[in-house]
Amino acid sequence: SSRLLLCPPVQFKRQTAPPLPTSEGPCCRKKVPPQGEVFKRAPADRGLLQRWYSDVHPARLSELAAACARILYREVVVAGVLDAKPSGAGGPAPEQGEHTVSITVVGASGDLAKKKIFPALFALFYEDWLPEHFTIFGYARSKMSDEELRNIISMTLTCRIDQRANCSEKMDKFLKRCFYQSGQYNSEEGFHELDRKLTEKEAGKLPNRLFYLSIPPNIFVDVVRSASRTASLPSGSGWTRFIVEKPFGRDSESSGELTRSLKMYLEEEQIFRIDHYLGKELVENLSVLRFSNLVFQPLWSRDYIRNVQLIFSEDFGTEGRGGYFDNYGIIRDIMQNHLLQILALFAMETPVSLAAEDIRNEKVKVLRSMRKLKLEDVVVGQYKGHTRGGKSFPAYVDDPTVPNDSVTPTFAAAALFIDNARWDGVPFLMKAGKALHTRRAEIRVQFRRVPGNLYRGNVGTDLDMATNELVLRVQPDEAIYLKINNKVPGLGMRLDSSNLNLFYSERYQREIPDAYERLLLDAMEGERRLFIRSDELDAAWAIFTPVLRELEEKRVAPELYPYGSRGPVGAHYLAANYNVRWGDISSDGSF
Ligand SMILES: NC(=O)C1=CN([C@@H]2O[C@H](COP(=O)(O)OP(=O)(O)OC[C@H]3O[C@@H](n4cnc5c(N)ncnc54)[C@H](OP(=O)(O)O)[C@@H]3O)[C@@H](O)[C@H]2O)C=CC1
Ligand SMILES: O=C1O[C@H](COP(=O)(O)O)[C@@H](O)[C@H](O)[C@H]1O
Repeated sequence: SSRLLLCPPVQFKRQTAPPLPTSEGPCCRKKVPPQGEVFKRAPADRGLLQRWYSDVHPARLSELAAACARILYREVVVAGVLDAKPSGAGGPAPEQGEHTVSITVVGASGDLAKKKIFPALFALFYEDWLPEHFTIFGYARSKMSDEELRNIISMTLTCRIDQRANCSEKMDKFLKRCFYQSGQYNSEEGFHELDRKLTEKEAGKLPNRLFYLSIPPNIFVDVVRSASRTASLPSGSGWTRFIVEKPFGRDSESSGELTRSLKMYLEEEQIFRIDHYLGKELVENLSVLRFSNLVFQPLWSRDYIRNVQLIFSEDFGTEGRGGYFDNYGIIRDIMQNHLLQILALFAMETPVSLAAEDIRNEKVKVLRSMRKLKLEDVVVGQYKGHTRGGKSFPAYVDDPTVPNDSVTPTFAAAALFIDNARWDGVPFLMKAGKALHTRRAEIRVQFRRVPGNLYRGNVGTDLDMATNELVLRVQPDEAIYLKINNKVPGLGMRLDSSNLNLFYSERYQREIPDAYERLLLDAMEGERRLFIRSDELDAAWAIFTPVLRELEEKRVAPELYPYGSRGPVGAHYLAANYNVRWGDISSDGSF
């Protein structure tokens, strides 16, 4: 019997891979599905694609899947297939009809929604990544009409490249799909009304629902309770998923409590804990660099790597977010999540495959092998007011929502260690700060010295300066470069340190999508690889909770640093304790 399967998850009986589809849309029609096979792109399909084409990078699979999907959703196909299989993420697949996805941005009046989520959704729409049938709803307490929401959204939408064709036309089409529902977060009334409107828009289609919780963490559970009771799809229908923004708690206990509360209403498979750094291009590329380049594989351990540095800096303060920030501080805001996630990807063992669970299993192992951070391995700082060139920059505590005597760190540096065979004794240094002199995020890998270096007489007295360094610049101006020693051309024998460069803007003539685009698409596809599993979260909090508690109990005074400076000098002493020099500082002390 033939069936058209349109909703995930779908169980496939095929055991062997069909020919690799190409990314040009029409080829999908030719090659996928092969004759007599069932092939329907759906979230589950990507896992299948990954198994079949294990040598193809997931990002490309995603492209292939989406390219095929646009055709397949409408036209596919099938013979002799398969049983739809219920799951926590949605229930059994409906058997016929066109599917639709409804995306509700809860907290639509807020900063993140306006700055990142709506623009990412528009970019996906512009590039034809969204399914043909979709609806976007904003939900918040503020009273607003659909038109008012559209006005707000339209102010932040851009066609990322100025001259892109049909931008305003596309924008109009996109905005027509955006609607607004006002309501409380802890009452079911508003969500009831939302459900009614969603159902109206979904009429005649196979529905799927994605809720993006772009709200302060203290109301996550209220929203999940109300929405899951009144606006979730019934089992047997399509999927209902929730993207949850950070912070996921503020320590091990509160995070555990949050997880338990969410799981009262949702299955783990419905929860997509977002860490947008995992959606950044260079972070995605970290695994490619590691696992598909033989040159790096033998070097990736304590035998050759002297230290690893994970650096985040912003050239602006907590402006406008002081109220939130003061309850969290930079360690929770950046280190425990963004930098630690990068560290886990950097240090994990080779996963069995590129499937989400295989990758997340390896990340958990490495996190669980890490030592709990100690107070003596942490330096904290806070920015103070500063005047430069006649312009005044405020202190952190000048924010009216921050107490005058706040000791919340806006800067921290830390030395972390992984007690396993690969990384024993290698310092992983993290540094994160707000209101510094530059905006930057990078991973720096400093290699050991060349034993018995024949050219030691030519590289100067500072042998550390002569070691190789691999830098992955996550932002801005994405780049990968490797510092090598090179002979300066000429008749003499002078060496200098030069870079082998891969600057993305020079190498690739295409714009890099925003992290939120990739992550929203993945959530719609049911791809969990870039989302945080609850055991990863537990392991991450276990590393930081004791020191966070100690910092707070002792009210450790942060070292003050001027707004726009390079941060506290204490960070250099911390690094020096482990014979490390921060790589973002050149030999003359400047960045
Ligand atoms: N902004 C950013 O750059 C980033 C934010 N995040 C996370 O994303 C989430 C949303 O962030 P952001 O948009 O900045 O948050 P906002 O403070 O802007 O809040 C979003 C919306 O939630 C409602 N809200 C705010 N405070 C309360 C409250 N105390 N009780 C009930 N409702 C409230 C408001 O809508 P209304 O009053 O209309 O109901 C507001 O528009 C947070 O979890 C944040 O930590 C993560 C990374 C970056
Ligand atoms: O999660 C957060 O990230 C932003 C920095 O994100 P980026 O993509 O602009 O680098 C940071 O400003 C914010 O404090 C933090 O909550």
